[in-house]
Amino acid sequence: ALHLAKAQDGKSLEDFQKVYNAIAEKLRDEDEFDGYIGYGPNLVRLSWHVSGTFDKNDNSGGSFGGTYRFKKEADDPANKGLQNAAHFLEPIAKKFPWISHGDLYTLAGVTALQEMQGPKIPWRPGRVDADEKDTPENGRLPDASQDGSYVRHYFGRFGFTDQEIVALLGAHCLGKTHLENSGYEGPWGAATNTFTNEFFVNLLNENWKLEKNEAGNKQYNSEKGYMMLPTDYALVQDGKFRKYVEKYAKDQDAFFEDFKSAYVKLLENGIDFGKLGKAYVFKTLDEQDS
Ligand code: HEM
Ligand SMILES: Cc1nc2ccccn2c1N
Repeated sequence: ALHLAKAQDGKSLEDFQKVYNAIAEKLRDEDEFDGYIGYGPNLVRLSWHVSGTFDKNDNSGGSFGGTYRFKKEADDPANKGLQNAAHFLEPIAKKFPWISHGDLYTLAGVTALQEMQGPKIPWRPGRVDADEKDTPENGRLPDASQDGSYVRHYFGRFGFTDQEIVALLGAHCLGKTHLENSGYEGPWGAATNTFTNEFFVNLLNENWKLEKNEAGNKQYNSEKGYMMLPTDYALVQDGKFRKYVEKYAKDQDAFFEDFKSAYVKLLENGIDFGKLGKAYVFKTLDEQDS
């Protein structure tokens, strides 16, 4: 059965907004990380990796149990580089010991997206820490060297449509790839810590050349020094994906709306929130008189 969300005794919107604010203020303070990209993109990637282990066939993995805190999952080669996000969140977990790891990892991604001027992401608490024995095995995260049919099949495990897959991958407007983490290297473009539809604009407008990088892996590079993974480029090679790339390149509002829905589905996959009430929508720091 699905994991049943459990309300934290007496915690309300105000309590979770305090956690949001602590993460958002730390993001502002520690802006020099990764060549002044900051921790935002790394936190978004962590929120996806802790959710992307979900398998709808046996309801294992996913964000509910917060099992990233255990060595086996943290040491998954696919999670290399996320130690930065985990280290960033340690003092937040200490300051708010009542929040579950699953709620903290997903809330951190929501906070980072909103603070990078992304869409408002409705978020529900209630994930409950699972035991180490429930940690999913390594190997559930995707391989960047593959093509469109691989991407479609991979996300089929979460029950995602072509439109949801393309919208979700729009998060690759953030941050960059790091040779020492994944064997790929390079930034997407200039705006690596602002959430925009530029991933789609660049996919269609840049002159991409497939080249071998210093790690011997093939990636697409553009004259402006941007890069795309083979799985990114697959979105313009595959006709069914391409039509959504064109839609989002033209219409950032449509991208924001569809990304929000797909990202919530990713973070909540496999969890039954029952009658735990509606989702919280947090204010950004700029929206508060702080
Ligand atoms: C086909 C699926 C995907 C593949 C193969 C993939 C692969 C990768 C790779 C290889 C990196 C570089 C890691 C590094 O070298 O530091 C990366 C970074 C990133 N990914 Fe993905 N990814 C996928 C889907 C997603 C999704 C669904 C999201 C979020 C909704 C996401 C968000 C990010 C972000 C924000 C970064 C930048 C991290 C940083 O700058 O530290 N990715 N991805
Ligand atoms: C800017 C940027 N960020 C990413 C993350 C993963 C894959 C490709 N990316 C690009 N081009």
